Amino acid sequence: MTPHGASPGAAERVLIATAVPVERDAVAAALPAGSLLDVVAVGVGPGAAAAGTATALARAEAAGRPYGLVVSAGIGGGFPPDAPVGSLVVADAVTAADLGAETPEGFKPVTELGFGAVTHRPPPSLVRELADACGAATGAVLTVSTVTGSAERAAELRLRHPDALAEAMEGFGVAEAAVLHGVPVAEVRAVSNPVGPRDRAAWRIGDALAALGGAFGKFTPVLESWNTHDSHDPRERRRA
Ligand SMILES: O=C(O)c1cccc(C(=O)CC[C@H]2O[C@@H](n3cnc4c(=O)[nH]cnc43)[C@H](O)[C@@H]2O)c1
Repeated sequence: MTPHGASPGAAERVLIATAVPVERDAVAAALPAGSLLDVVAVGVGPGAAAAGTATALARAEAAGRPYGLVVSAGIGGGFPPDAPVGSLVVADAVTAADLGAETPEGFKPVTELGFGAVTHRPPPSLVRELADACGAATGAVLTVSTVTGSAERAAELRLRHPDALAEAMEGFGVAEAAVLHGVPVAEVRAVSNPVGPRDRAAWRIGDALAALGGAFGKFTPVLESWNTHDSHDPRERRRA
C-alpha cells in the first residue's frame, strides 16, 4: 500500500479542488465521462481550501476509495511579463507568501519563527508532464490571503520570491490538507489578470476559464496514469 492507502501500480483517483463553481464547471466539462478525476469547489482562500480538501480526502478514505493525488486548480494573477493573461502556470512550488510576521528586519516566514512550512513541492515529473501536456510555464505559485493591488506589493513579492510566476488564494491550503493525508499535490493556474495595480476592468476571467478547461482536456491521461514516477512520501516533498 502507498502511504495514502491505494495499491501501488493501480490507477488512482484524483481530486481536483477549485475555489468556485465556475472553475469547477470549466474543469469538469473538459473531462471524459467515467474518468477517475473528481472536481469539487472548496471555497475561496487558503482556510476554506484546506477545510474543503481535507473533508473530501477524509470522506474518500472512509468510503474505501482514497485519492492518490490532489490538484489545486483555478484562475490566478500572473507576474508580468513571464505569465501573461491567458497563459497557464504549473506550480513547481506551492508557497504561502504571507504566512509569517512583520519584524523590524522585514517579513519573516513562519519557518524562520520555528513553525510549520511555507512551501510544498509537487512531484517534479508530474510538474513536467502537466506543463508539457498544455504548454504551461513552470514556477512558484504564491498563495495570498489578499489579492495584490499595487505595484509596490507586486515588487515586494517578486523580490522575496524571484521564481514566482503567479499568485492565487488556495494552493497552500489544498497542499496542507494533502500533506496531512499523505497525498501528493499539484497546482495549475490559468492567468486572468496581471499581479499589480488593481484594474478590475482588465481581468479576463472568461479567457482564463477557457484556458483552464483546455488544459484539463489534455491532462486526463497524465493524471490518471501518474502513480509510479516519484516518491509519494510527503516528507520528501516538504521544504521548511
Ligand atoms: O475585485 C474584484 O472585483 C474581483 C472580481 C472577481 C474575482 C475577484 C477575486 O478576487 C477572485 C479571487 C479568486 O480568483 C483567484 N485569483 C484570480 N486572480 C488573482 C490574483 O491576482 N491574486 C490572487 N488570487 C487571484 C483566487 O485564487 C481566488 O479564488 C475579485
